[in-house]
Amino acid sequence: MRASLIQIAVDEDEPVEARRQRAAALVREQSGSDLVVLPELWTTGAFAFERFAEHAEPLKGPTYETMADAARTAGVWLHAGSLPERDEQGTLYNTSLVFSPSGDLAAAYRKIHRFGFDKGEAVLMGAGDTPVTVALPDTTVGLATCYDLRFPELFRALVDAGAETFVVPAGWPERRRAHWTLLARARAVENQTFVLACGTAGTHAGVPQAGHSIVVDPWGEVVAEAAADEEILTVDIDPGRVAVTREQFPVLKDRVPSLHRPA
Ligand SMILES: O=C(O)CCC(=O)C(=O)O
Repeated sequence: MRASLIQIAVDEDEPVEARRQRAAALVREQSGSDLVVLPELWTTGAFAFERFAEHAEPLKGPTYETMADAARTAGVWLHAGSLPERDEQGTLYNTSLVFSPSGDLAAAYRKIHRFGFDKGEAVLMGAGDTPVTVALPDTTVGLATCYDLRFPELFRALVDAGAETFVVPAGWPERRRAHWTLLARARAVENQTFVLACGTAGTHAGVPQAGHSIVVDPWGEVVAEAAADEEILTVDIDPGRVAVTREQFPVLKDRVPSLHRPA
């Protein structure tokens, strides 16, 4: 399975619509890939909080339409990263979209763990409440977004729902890059899954982005890692490695779920 992670630069001097069209062109160029991934909140920038409301869209807004068309044209599964979604009640969500190669929506996931503590996304957006998996032809993908990476219980829930590969779009800041790499590897090794984590490049709202998109295998080894600038990271992975790893080193069978519930 060939996957391409589009580590697009998100800078404020590029208008949102220009970046939307540029992202679509980059997706169309990946027609030889099976799965293409964009990062978190790449239309606005994950730290450009004041832009969320201005550029929020209904689920089936301009980003949805543009990305559905790009997936269809390229003939790829497309995790189109996330966008600021506004629902019919006016609540904003950090929502990821996954399209099939025919351009149909295969899954939507509203980020569960909002970042910012008492400001930013944590106060401006609503929280999702549903872990989401989506079955691709070669692997079942579990969806998580950026800060979610710090919450292993979400990833266990996704494993229990059948996930063999985690796709994690992010807008991770450079100053915590060491955490990004460590957490991506931890989620892979503890769950014996692939992790495809796609960050952004550039600087927005004064926050330099880490880039360093990363692909980790079920043994926790780094298959490929991008540098800091805009880059497309393309890897060939064998999803069959998940079953083999779980068979040969069956730690997931030794879980004691009864101890994980409150007494
Ligand atoms: O957890 C972190 O250090 C970064 C999280 C983040 O930037 C986000 O979720 O948008």
